[in-house]
Parts: sequence; structure tokens; C-alpha cells
Amino acid sequence: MQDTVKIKSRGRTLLEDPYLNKGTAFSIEERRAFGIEGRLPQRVETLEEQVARSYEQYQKFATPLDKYVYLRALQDYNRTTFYALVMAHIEEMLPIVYTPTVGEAIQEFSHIYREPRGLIVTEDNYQRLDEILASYGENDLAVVTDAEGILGIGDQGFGGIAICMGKLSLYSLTAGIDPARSLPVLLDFGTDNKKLLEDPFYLGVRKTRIRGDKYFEIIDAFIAAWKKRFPKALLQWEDLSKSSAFEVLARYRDVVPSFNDDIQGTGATALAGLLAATEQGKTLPDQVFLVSGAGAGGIGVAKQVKNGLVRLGLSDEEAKKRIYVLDSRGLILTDREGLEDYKMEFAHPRSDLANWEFASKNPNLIETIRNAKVTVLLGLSGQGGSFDQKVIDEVMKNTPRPIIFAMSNPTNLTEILPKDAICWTDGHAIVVTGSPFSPVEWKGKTHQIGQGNNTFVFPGIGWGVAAAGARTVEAEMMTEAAFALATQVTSERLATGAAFPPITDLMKVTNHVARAVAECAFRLGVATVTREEMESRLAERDWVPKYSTYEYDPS
Ligand SMILES: O=C([O-])CC(=O)C(=O)O
Ligand SMILES: [Mg+2]
Repeated sequence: MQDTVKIKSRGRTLLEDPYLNKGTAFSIEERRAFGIEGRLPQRVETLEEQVARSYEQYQKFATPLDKYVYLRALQDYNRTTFYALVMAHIEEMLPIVYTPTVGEAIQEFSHIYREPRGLIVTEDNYQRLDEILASYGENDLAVVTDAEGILGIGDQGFGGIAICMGKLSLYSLTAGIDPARSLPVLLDFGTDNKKLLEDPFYLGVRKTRIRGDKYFEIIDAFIAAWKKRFPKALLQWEDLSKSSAFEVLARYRDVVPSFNDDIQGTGATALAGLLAATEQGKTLPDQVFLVSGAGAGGIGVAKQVKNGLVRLGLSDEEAKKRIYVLDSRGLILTDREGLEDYKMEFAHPRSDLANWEFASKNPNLIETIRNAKVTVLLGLSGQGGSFDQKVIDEVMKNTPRPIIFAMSNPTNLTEILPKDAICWTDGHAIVVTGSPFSPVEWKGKTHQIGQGNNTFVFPGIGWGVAAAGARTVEAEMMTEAAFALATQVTSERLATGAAFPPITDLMKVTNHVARAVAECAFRLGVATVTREEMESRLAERDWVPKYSTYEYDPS
């Protein structure tokens, strides 16, 4: 059964509205009622027929970037067909609309640019945001970036808005967030990326980045205007630089329901994979963790692993003692001069290293693995290939079954290729990557590579927050999301080496995560709806790609 909705647009305007356009699927009656008769081929098609044609067109494009451009154009022309197409081919198309191809699209964004989308906040317009937002429809969700720390590829200026679009596509696909009610937001503070500043096609603000007080003045203005217009909407911070991500999260987390995907989403994802890899956490407290990379992702993972260990019975101090975080200068120690605040929590005092042997001031990767007897490697450094054979050999001395998570994105920044990890550990490692990889054959066995990407977590958080009408996003909700996700990895799946569910389970998993998050919101007293309301919001997706029947609303 099709729903019937009343709409006001007619004629060309209707055909040009991607949220309402049905193209060849407009019925004869609708074509007459809405003044579009004669503008379309005579044949009336179903959504399935449109999807089949679009898939044929999609397959004719040879490169991932061309496929991306095609899908984005389809999205700009007809949202319903776009989502129905991606949903029907989710495993094939997720790597196009999202990691890794989205990374390439971001770098090329001013060149592949076609249609405007989202909200661009600049130094020139931030004082008029009330007025500007008044022209937008209702919104339940925004993904917001300043584009300084995009994936592992750094400052991408204007192109950064494409990561927001990619994340929102996932929200609509897997959590049923109505695409008409979500907004990608770019805080365009300029860019320090010289290549972009010199690119004649560059579309962003062609200046070096605004920093300091002005940076916060602009974000304060955005948050105030956003909150005024959409007081209950959820806000996801995405790909800010490590120097501002923690401060921005803390500054607004009690002002609007918000979370940072790279700190908290990646943290929950990593914990989920670790729980799955250790029989739902049974041996998690016995592991020793090395986090390589102390950006938003690295520190976020360290925090969430700590919270997971505490949940499993360790004290805060005991948990921290098992976690070693390294940045480009080696192991982070409390006596380091100029140590950034956000790294402090995981800095070890030099007295912890009493019996260690190491050559220079700070132990390096190998020295830390050797002295601390590391069993779990967590790669969040954006340093492709940094887990080399020497590193893996060293971990193998500490455990027969190392856990190796190479979480940096996109693909070329992966810390270790799965085939190398399997080969160097003679098939004994549990290997996870942030970007998708094919299974690895080793000595007659097929090893599946779990994709430890926050796509398993953030849409469920969004759905859960919306279902509970949560006022804030609490740290405990993230821990719940992680434990819930871990239970979705079956023992058969783990036996193939994968610590994450297959991407084909994404829809089901997202619902499960959403439920855990919503129930936690209730338990913590931050929910604003009744339990019945929450249940009904979790029972089915609010939005799915299908056409409604239109009736003309002349009022
Ligand atoms: O976008 C992704 O694939 C995961 C993520 O948040 C990041 O790497 O920054
Ligand atoms: Mg990110």
C-alpha cells in the first residue's frame, strides 16, 4: 500500500525537487494533477524498474570516483531511487558513497562539484544564521565538520562537506532518518592546505584557517541559531582536528544533544570489536593495549577501552595501566614538555617504566610492545603500513593470538594490510580494518576481515537518541552501543576471524544498537518520551525509500 501525501509543488518545480521527484514513476493521474503531463516518457515505471536501470547505468562507470559522481547526481535528482539502489546493493556501494571512495571525492570535491547541498557557515554569514536557517525545512539531525581532520587525510577545506553527506546517507539507509530532515554542515574557516588554496577551481573560503577566539565565536553563533530553530535535533561532530575536537565536544555537549563520531563513535566501535574478539569480553581484562595515534580516534579509543574494562570490573587506574598510547614522538609520558591536555589522561608516569629497556627518551612502538607485553594493537595513526613485520613479530612473542585493529581510513592509510597480518602471524591474528578489505586465503583457510568502522555505531546512536528523545548523549550510551554491537558477532563469524558483523547485517545491527542506546537513555533519565513511544519508534524505520501517492494541496 502506498501512503498518500498532500503536496504543493507543481510542474518543473516538482520534477526538480529531489525529495518529491518520482521521474517516470509518476502515475498518469499525478502527471495531470501536477501539470507535468507531456514532460515525461509515456511509460510509467515502478521504483524497482528505475532501480534496475540505474544499476545498469552505474555498472557502466569504470572507476570508483565516476561511480561516486553518478550516485551523487542521482541523489541530487531523485532521493528515493538513490536510496533504494544503494539499499539493494549495500555491500557493493557502501565503499563508493562512504569510505574509501568518499575520501577521494573529498579531495576532488571542487572539481566534481555539481549541485549545492547543506549549510555552509562562514565568517561572512555567521551573524545571519537565524535568518538563514529560517529558510530550511525541519531538521532532526546535522553532521557538522570544520574539515580540518578529514578521515586520515587531514585538512580538506570545502570538500569536507562530502563526509557529512556520506554519513547522512548512512543514517537514512540504516537508521531510517528522513533525508529531508537532516543537514550536512560545513564550518568553512578556510584551509591551510596549500594545494587547495592554489587550485583555481577551489570553492571554499580561499584564506588560511581562522583560529582562536573567532573560531569559537562562529561555532557559538551556529550552535545558538541551530538550537533555536531545531531545539531537539541531534548534532554529530565529524572530522575536526584533534586540537579542537575535544574542546568542541565538551563545550556543547550539554547545550545540544551531540557527540563526536571520531572520538566516541570510533571508540565504541573499537570496544565492540575487542569484546567480540575476546568472547564477549571474557579475556579482555587480560589484554595489554597499544594505541598508535593520539588524535581524536586514538584518544577516543583509549577512553572507550578504559570504560569497557571498568564495566568488566577493573578500577579506572587498573584499566589505564593496561593502555599505552603513542604518538609521533613515541610513548606518551607525563613528563613530556608541552603535553596536550587531551592526551594527559593516558600519559604514564616514568615510574611505570622502572624495569623497561629502551634506547632514547621515549620508548618507541617496538620497545613499548616488548616491555609492556602488548597483545592488542590499535592503529589510529593514519600512518599506512606502520605495523610492519618487526612490529608483528614482537607482538607474537607476547601472545599466540594477537588482536590487530588497523582502523585508519581510507584504504591507503591502513596500518597493515590484512594479507600481511595473516601471513606474519601464520593465520593466528584477529584482523580488523577501518576500510573494507576482501577475505584472505591462508593455508587453505579463508579469513574474513571484519570492518571496524563507526558506521556500525553512529546511525544506531542517532536512531536511539531520536527514539528516546534523549536530551543529551551520555558516555554510558556509547558503552552500551559497544556491548550491543559485540553481541551481533556470532561465534561462527568470529571463527572465520572477523570481529565485526558482515556489512550485509548493517540494517539489523543498527536497530539493535539503537535499542541499547534508547534503553540506556531511559535508565539515565535523559529520555523525554514515554516507553510506548520509544518502542514504536524502534519497531520500524521512520523513513524507507518508497514512493507515496501525491494529492494536490491548493491551500
Ligand atoms: O568515515 C569513516 O570511515 C570513519 C571515520 O569517521 C574516520 O575515519 O574519520
Ligand atoms: Mg570521521
